[in-house]
Amino acid sequence: MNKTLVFGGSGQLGQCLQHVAQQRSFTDIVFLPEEQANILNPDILRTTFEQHRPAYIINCAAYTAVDKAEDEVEIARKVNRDGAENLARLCGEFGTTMLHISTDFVFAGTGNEPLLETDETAPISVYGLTKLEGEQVIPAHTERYFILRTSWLYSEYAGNFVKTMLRFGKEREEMRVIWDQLGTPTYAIDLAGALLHIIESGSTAYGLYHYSNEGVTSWYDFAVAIFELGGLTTRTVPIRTAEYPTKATRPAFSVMDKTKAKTALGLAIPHWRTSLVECMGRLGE
Ligand SMILES: NC(=O)C1=CN([C@@H]2O[C@H](COP(=O)(O)OP(=O)(O)OC[C@H]3O[C@@H](n4cnc5c(N)ncnc54)[C@H](OP(=O)(O)O)[C@@H]3O)[C@@H](O)[C@H]2O)C=CC1
Ligand SMILES: Cc1cn([C@H]2C[C@H](O)[C@@H](COP(=O)(O)OP(=O)(O)O[C@H]3O[C@@H](C)C(=O)[C@@H](O)[C@H]3O)O2)c(=O)[nH]c1=O
Repeated sequence: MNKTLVFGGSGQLGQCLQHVAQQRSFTDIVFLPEEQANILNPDILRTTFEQHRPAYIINCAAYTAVDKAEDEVEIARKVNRDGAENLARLCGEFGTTMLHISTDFVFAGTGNEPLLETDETAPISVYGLTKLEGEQVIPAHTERYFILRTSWLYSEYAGNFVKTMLRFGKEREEMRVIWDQLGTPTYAIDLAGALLHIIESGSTAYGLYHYSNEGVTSWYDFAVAIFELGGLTTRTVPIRTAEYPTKATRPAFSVMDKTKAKTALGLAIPHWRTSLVECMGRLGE
C-alpha cells in the first residue's frame, strides 16, 4: 500500500534509510539497483515507475560535492535540477508522492535568526543554486511532494564531517576548524526516520519543510564534541572562514527553524549532541 522506491540508495542517506527501514520492519520499500535508478534517464525511470507503480518515492540522489560543483556546473545542475524534475514529472503522472531532500545551502547565510521556509533564498554556491533549482521545478509537475531541507548530514555511513574529523584526529596533533559558520548538524539516521514517519503517517500536509537536529553550533564546536566523545586529545584551533579557503563559499549562518515540521508533520527532533552520542556509539561498535 505504501510501496516506496528509493533513488540514490547507495549514498549516505540512502544507506541510513536501509538501516531504519529494516529496524522498523518497513518492508514495502525498494532500494533500486543502479541500472534502474539513474535519475537522468527518463526512459529507464518510466520503466521503473511502470513496473513498481510506487505510492511514494524518496529521492536521495544528488550531486553533493560542494567545492567540485563550482567547476562542474553542468553535471551538478543535471543531477540536482533535471534529475529532480524527471522524477517529479513521473510522480505527477503516476499519482506518486515525492519525498525530496534539499539543503541549508539555498540560503545566503547573512542573517542571524533561525530561518523559516518562507525566508528569502539566495544561494552563494553552485551546489546551493542547483539544489534550489531542484526545489523549484517540483511543484510544476506535482502537488504531492514533501521537500525537506536539511543541513550538515553525518552518520556512520559514507563520507562526512564526523568521519573526517575522527580520521584526521587520529593522525594529527592539531586540527584547525572554522568557528564563524553556524548551523545545525543532522544525524542522517534521524532524517531517515522522519522520512519514513511521513509515509507511515499518511500525511497530506504537502510542502516545503526544514529538518535538522535541534540546537545551534559551529563546525569548530562540532569538531570539539566529536573529539571529546571519540576519546581523542587532538588540539582544536578555532579559525575564521578566511583562514580556510575553499572553492565554494558556505553560508555563515544557516540555522533552520523546524517549527513547521514539528507541528504539521508531528516530528520529534533530538538535539544534535544527543544524536551525535548515538552515532559515535555505533561508530565505536
Ligand atoms: N551530505 C550533506 O551534508 C547534506 C546533504 N543534503 C542533501 O541530502 C541528500 C542526500 O545526501 P547524501 O546521502 O549525504 O549524499 P551522497 O553524496 O552520499 O549520496 C548521493 C547519492 O546520489 C547518487 N547519484 C548521483 N547521481 C545520480 C544519478 N544520476 N542517478 C541516481 N543516483 C545518483 C550517488 O551515487 P554515486 O555515488 O554512484 O554517484 C549517491 O549514491 C541530497 O539531496 C543532498 O543534497 C542536504 C544537506 C546536507
Ligand atoms: C575538513 C575541515 C573542514 N573545515 C570546514 C570547511 C567547511 O566550512 C566545514 C564543513 O566541511 P565539509 O567539507 O566537511 O562539509 P560541506 O561539504 O561544506 O558540508 C555541506 O555539504 C552539503 C552537501 C550540504 O548540503 C551542507 O548542509 C553541508 O553539510 O568545515 C574546517 O574548518 N577544517 C577542516 O579540517
